[in-house]
Amino acid sequence: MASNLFYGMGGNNFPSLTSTIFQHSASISGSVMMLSTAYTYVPHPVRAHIQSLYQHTVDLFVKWFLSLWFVNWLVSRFRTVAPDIPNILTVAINEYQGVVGIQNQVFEAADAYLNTKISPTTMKGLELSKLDKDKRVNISVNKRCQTIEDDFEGIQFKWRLVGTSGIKIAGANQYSGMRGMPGHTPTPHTDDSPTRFEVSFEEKHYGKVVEFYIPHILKRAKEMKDEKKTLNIYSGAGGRSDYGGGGGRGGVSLQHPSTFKTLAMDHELKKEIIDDLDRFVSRRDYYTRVGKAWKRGYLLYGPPGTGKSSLVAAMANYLNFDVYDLELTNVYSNAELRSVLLGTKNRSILLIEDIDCSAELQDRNDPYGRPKSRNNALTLSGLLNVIDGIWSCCGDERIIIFTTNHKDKLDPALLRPGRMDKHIHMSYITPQGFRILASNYLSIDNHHLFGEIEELILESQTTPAEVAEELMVSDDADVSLNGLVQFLKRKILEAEQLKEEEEAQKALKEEEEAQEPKRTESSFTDSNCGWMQQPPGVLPQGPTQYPAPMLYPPQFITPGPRPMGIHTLPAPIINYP
Ligand SMILES: Nc1ncnc2c1ncn2[C@@H]1O[C@H](COP(=O)(O)OP(=O)(O)OP(=O)(O)O)[C@@H](O)[C@H]1O
Repeated sequence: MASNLFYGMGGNNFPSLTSTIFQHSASISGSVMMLSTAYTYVPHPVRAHIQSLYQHTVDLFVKWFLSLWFVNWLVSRFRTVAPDIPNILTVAINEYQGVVGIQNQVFEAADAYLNTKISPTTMKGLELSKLDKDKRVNISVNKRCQTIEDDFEGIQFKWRLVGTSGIKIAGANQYSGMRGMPGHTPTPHTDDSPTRFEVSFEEKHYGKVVEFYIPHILKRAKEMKDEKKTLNIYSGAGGRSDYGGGGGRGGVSLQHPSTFKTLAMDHELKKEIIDDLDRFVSRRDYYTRVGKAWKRGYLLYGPPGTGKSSLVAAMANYLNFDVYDLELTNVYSNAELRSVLLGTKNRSILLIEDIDCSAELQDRNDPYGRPKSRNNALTLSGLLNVIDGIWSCCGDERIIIFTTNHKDKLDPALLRPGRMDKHIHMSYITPQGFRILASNYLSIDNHHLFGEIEELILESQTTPAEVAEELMVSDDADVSLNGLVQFLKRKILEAEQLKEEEEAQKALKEEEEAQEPKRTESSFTDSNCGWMQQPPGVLPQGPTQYPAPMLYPPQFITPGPRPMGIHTLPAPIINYP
């Protein structure tokens, strides 16, 4: 019927609407008349029953219709008064990014920031701890146990910490993913999802969250870190606890008191270093613009006790950077090195001491008996390439510092232009440096012995460490400074004696050489096996220079490095408590 009606509104081939309506109403009224006639034949009791059924149906329909209309009206009223029911968006912030597990700065910042948002009235999961260095018990809150609420410019946020798993670093046989450097023993987890914060907020604020809220968290976390007076030093490499240094997990707070103020160093050099650091940290845009990794390398060289480690601590204290003390003796492959470096944070100093011993890296025996392959062995150029590679993709505000007592022994790869941005010579003490130490240790800036001491300092080669030791002898300036005068005089005397002895020995040697006839035969014997015994007067420049090649086989006459073996490096000098 409906389709007929529709068609009736169409073209000439179809009956008109009026005639259709007329036909239908006629048939309906016919049917009604027939029904009313038939109804007169229905017995009265049945009619009463039909009437009550009819009445009941109408009542029910009216009630249902009214309630539907009322509910509809209520909802429409509610919609005009109340805002739309919000769409909640939940965003995950993983602790580590990507398969290789690069630390996510937003996670780290959120972790610090949320500590200030936990209300003491609602906090759950309190944890107590105390390390040796701590004077008091530390109270921290386990964020996994609670939902943390925050309000930023009227937007409400709910934060949760979820997941437990770490990230396996390929080839390194170590795990990262908890806090600190990678490499701690993995604990079995039941929940294998990555550790992350989940933050929920109204979807419509998404733009504001990305543009303002997250930068606000990063800024607050940085401010909090700058306010914190203790820095961390992470030591040990490969992050293995059995390698010592605390296994690299977490960090040891750095309380090395050295600052640029206490450092005995000439003012000009000190100022140059401070200016260099200031320029470096303020040049984020510059490094982005020129497409270079935001990093700076320093090579500190000079005799032992001239303050190389003290300068590193002063730099860390000045910048508020963490220090990672990388012990190369504990790293056996580039893969291990990569895993260690991936666990380091931005705004940090990577310290590699006594780099002159790096020539020994390649042939050290692995105490764990792991096979060495050509590609896997750690070399200095490998080390530098790994650092460059990792930092150029995912490192910001990184400083690398190499120290050495023997710059002349360094691998040329390290001295190539562009490798280390600044070479800093840490020299013997100068009169200026002495005055700084006198002020540090004795709190004096003048004394009648200063003149004499400064003259003696210029005559001798004395390290700041030696002077510092003398100044610590007594709090009485007269006693300490007199002791220093005696020490310096002794040192000058000893140096003169040594020089005289050396000159006498040299003269003796020259005399002996002049008297000794030129030898033409080999002095190669079984007892000096493996080392070249040069005939006097013959330069070790190649086999052809030797008259008896059979007696000087090439493998013995080529000057080469000392035989390799296990060489123990001295323990790190920084005395970080
Ligand atoms: N330039 C300096 N200014 C202030 N103190 C210094 C300086 N140099 C050395 N000292 C003192 O001597 C101690 C040892 O110095 P430091 O370890 O910094 O020397 P280093 O050059 O790193 O030695 P090494 O080459 O043996 O590692 C420091 O703890 C500090 O007390």
